[in-house]
Order: sequence, then C-alpha cells, then structure tokens
Amino acid sequence: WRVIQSPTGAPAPDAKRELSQSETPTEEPQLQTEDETSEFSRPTPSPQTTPKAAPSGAHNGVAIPTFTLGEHESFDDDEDEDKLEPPSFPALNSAQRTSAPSTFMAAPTKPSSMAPPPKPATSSLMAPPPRIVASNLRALPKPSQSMHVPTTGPLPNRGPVPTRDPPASNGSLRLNASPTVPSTLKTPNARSRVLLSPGHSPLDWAHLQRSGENLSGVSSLVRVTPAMLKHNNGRKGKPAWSSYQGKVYNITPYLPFHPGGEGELKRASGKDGGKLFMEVHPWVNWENMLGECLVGIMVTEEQAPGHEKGVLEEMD
Ligand code: HEM
Repeated sequence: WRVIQSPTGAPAPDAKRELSQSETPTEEPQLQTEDETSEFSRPTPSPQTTPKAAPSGAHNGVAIPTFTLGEHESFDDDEDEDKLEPPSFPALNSAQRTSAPSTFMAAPTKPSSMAPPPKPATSSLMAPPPRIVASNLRALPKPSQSMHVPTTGPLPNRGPVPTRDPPASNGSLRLNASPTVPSTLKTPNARSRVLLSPGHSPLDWAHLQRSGENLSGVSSLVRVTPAMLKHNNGRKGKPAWSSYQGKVYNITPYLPFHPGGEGELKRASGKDGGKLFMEVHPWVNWENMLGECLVGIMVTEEQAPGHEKGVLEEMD
C-alpha cells in the first residue's frame, strides 16, 4: 500500500498537478517525507517536490493505489506523460520490480514493468473502425437533396387522399366532384349531423335492434333481384331497400335513426348503397348497424324463383 510513493521522492501525480497550481504546502508532507526516507533510505526530498504528495494518496499512512493507475490511463495525451510515476503494481518491493532494476531505479519514465493499457483501436478482439475517406463523405446524400421532406406543395406519388375524412353532408356536391379529387375536400360543410328526434339516438337504435322486433319486413330471407331492389325504393308506402356487398337491407326503420338524416339515407334506397356509404363514412359498420334489417341476398333475374315475386307483390 505504499507503492504510490515514488522512489525518487517525487510527488504523486495528483500532487504534481496541485503543485502546479501554486498551492501552499501543508503540514502533511512532513509525514510523507519521513515515510519515504525510512522506506527507501533516500535523502529528504526537496520541499518543492514533497509537500503535496501525502494528501493525494496517503490516509492514515495508507496510500490508495487504485486511482493512480486509472489516472495514468486517462491522461495519455497529457503533456506530463513522460514524468508519470511508475505503476502502483506490482509493489515496489516485489520480485517483479527487483528483477527489473532499470525501470525501478531510473528517473520517472513510462512504466515498462507493466504492459501498456490496450488501445481499443488496435485490439485484436475488436475490428478497427472503418476508415473515413473524403470520397465516402462526399457520397453521402445532402439533407437538402434526399433527406429533406417538403413541407409545402403536393407530396409526390402519393395519389389522392383516401376518403377517410369526416363525412360530408351534401351528397350532390360529392356526386359532382371529380373522381380524382376526394369529394370530402370539396364539400363546404364536411360534417352535417342532423338533430335526431327524441328516442332516435344511436343507443335507441341499438335497443331496437335487440328488441326482437322484425325490422326486415320479411318473414324469411329472400333472394332479391335487381328489379325487386329497384322497386322497393321507399316511395308510395313501399319499403326502402338498399344493397350492400350483395346483401339487401330494409333501411326503412333506420331512417329516423340515421345521424346523417333521412334524406341522405334515402338516396341509397332502391339501389346499391355501398358506393355512397363508403364515400361518406367507410368506418361505419353497415352490417352491424343494420343486421336485423337484413332482407336477403342479391341474385340475378334468372336465379329468382317465382315465390320471391310473391313476397314482393305482398309487400306492394
Ligand atoms: C344505409 C346504411 C347507412 C348506415 C348504417 C349509416 C350510418 C351512419 C352512422 C352510424 C353515422 C354516424 C357516423 C359517425 O358518427 O361517425 C352516419 C352519419 C352520416 N351518414 Fe350515414 N349511414 C348509412 C348510409 C348513408 C348514406 C347512403 C349516406 C349518404 C348518401 C349517408 C350519409 C351520412 C351523413 C351525411 C352522415 C353525417 C355525417 C357524420 O355523422 O359524420 N349515410 N351514418
């Protein structure tokens, strides 16, 4: 534990640095001087070199060697590198040091009794860092060329904005809209909910669907021809049917519950309402909303048996 003390009586590295800052020696160096004299039988060192050696490494006569080595490593580029003390290990009186008197007795130089700390760049366990050459640096894209995201103007190759915006209120505007431009962008009033009459909230509709009431208007599922669908357009007391993805629904009971208003919903009467529906609110689950209103499935005229016509005439 005395290995931190220099055999030449030179102060420890910390003491060197502190001395360079012109600090006044204290009483502690006296203890250090005595210790060094008895240990190495050397004359009392110069007062210029001894005073601050004790505070940095000796506490109650015990030097702490651990940080001394670390500091040597961390100050590789320090201008005082050549004046550094010998390493703390092995101990000054160890067999290793006595077998190498040249390094032990010589003036403070780079420690030769210990292998120098490995440098990461030359370690065999780590691949050396890639060389950075000027040509590589020039090959990197400039931020203004490829990394820059334009903040104004149209985004290239993105296509039209999908119609997942809030629905529009005026269907005629959407119908007149250009097919390449989202209709919702041209609609002045993008969202127009109607004021539903009392007892016709979405929750009321949910209750009605679960009530068991026949909302489809038919006793069993029927095969609906295009003519049948067109006929049931909600006019003149006829039910309003609308098809969606090959299924036909009776939208009549839902009309007063439709948040977009009866007028909007009636536009899908007697025909395939899928296109209109998807233009306005593709996020709405049609099949869940109108599950109890299911009338049947779409078939061709040839596929329609005669009794379906009977059902149609019944409803007329
Ligand atoms: C036939 C099946 C349909 C069902 C089940 C249905 C259901 C709904 C629902 C649940 C909402 C509220 C949406 C929300 O809260 O985000 C809504 C709103 C609306 N629907 Fe429909 N709809 C149907 C058909 C249509 C059709 C065919 C049109 C237009 C031609 C339309 C136009 C609107 C409009 C304008 C709104 C109000 C805007 C809004 O609430 O954001 N709906 N519809």
